[in-house]
Amino acid sequence: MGSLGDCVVAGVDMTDLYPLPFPDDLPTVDLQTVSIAKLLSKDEAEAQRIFSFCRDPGFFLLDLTDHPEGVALLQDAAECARLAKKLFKGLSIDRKREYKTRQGGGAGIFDMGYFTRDVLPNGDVKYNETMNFPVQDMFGYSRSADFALPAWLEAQDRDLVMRSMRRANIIGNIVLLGLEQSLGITDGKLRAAHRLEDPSGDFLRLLRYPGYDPAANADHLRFPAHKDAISLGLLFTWVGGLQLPAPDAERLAHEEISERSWRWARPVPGTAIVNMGDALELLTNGALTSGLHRVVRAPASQAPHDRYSVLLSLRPANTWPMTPLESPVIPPLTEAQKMGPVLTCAEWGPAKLKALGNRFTEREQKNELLHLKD
Ligand SMILES: O=C(O)CCC(=O)C(=O)O
Ligand SMILES: [Fe+2]
Repeated sequence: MGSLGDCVVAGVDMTDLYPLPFPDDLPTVDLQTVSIAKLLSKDEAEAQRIFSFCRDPGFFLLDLTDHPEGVALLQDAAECARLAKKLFKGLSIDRKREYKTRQGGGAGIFDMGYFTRDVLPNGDVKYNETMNFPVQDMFGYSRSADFALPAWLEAQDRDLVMRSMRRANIIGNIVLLGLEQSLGITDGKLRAAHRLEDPSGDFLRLLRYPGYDPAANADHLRFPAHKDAISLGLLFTWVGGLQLPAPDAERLAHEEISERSWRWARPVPGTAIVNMGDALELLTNGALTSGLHRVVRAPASQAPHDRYSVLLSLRPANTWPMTPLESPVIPPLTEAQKMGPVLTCAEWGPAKLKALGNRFTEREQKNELLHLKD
């Protein structure tokens, strides 16, 4: 995308989702691209590549254009971004808040409802707004009493969300197949932990980051550095803002790197950004690494534009024991590790999320501000 123009990839028109090209002169991470078709054909070299990217940096680009299911997901993800725009921009905050969040229900994590932290006096949100849809309740695999979709979600939009979830699970399982191959997992356990129909905390998340108005808000950080409490995420995004650590990033502390170590992730049409989450790091006892990331305001000329993203997650089933799988590549538990109790995924998730919530609060209390120069 050197210049503004039509963006049609594998027959999917995404021209409306790219308001301006990503600037050419910014330091970016060089994410590698993996082919779905090669993973499906059990190409050994591709399985080894994905293994190495999931070890370090815990991110890669998945080319969705070389398989019909991939193209279909690309199309649906673009439609989800348009749905996000319709809902976030078309409804008042009060109406959006009718779609209630929950923590206790379902998988005990933030998987349902509309959420924003701060609303500006002009009625727009300060940093970002999110909307989550839970897989298990929408498909009826496990429906808790607190599940309710908002009245404003039209039937065709609910169908789009469910179709996208089903497709993301298919594509995610192709990634897991490649990981099983490279990890030497021969009993299919990694995929068995991520069946669509087993109740889990899987969700589809829509996000909006309002265009940046320097006069209204001097803090450029939109979503602080974190790792996701999921197995893997398929992230779709069309405008810059996502940042990942440089390969030689200076590590300061747990989930903290120096400011100069952050690099932009350039949106690449036709791909999903795949990120490893904490669950796969745990199930592989560190053989795979959860990817650190954050979101800042869109760069330079893109800054005034709203940024949308669509995140589809795979998580282990609620009852899955969160202990390493059998594999010649996965290190056995140390004696110290064996001391702790083995939690099910539904028990493990809330603790992870609480830690992230504390980090947000801590930042607010310290009144930390991030100001980026272009
Ligand atoms: O919007 C993005 O690009 C990333 C969002 C994210 O990291 C998350 O929802 O966990
Ligand atoms: Fe994230």
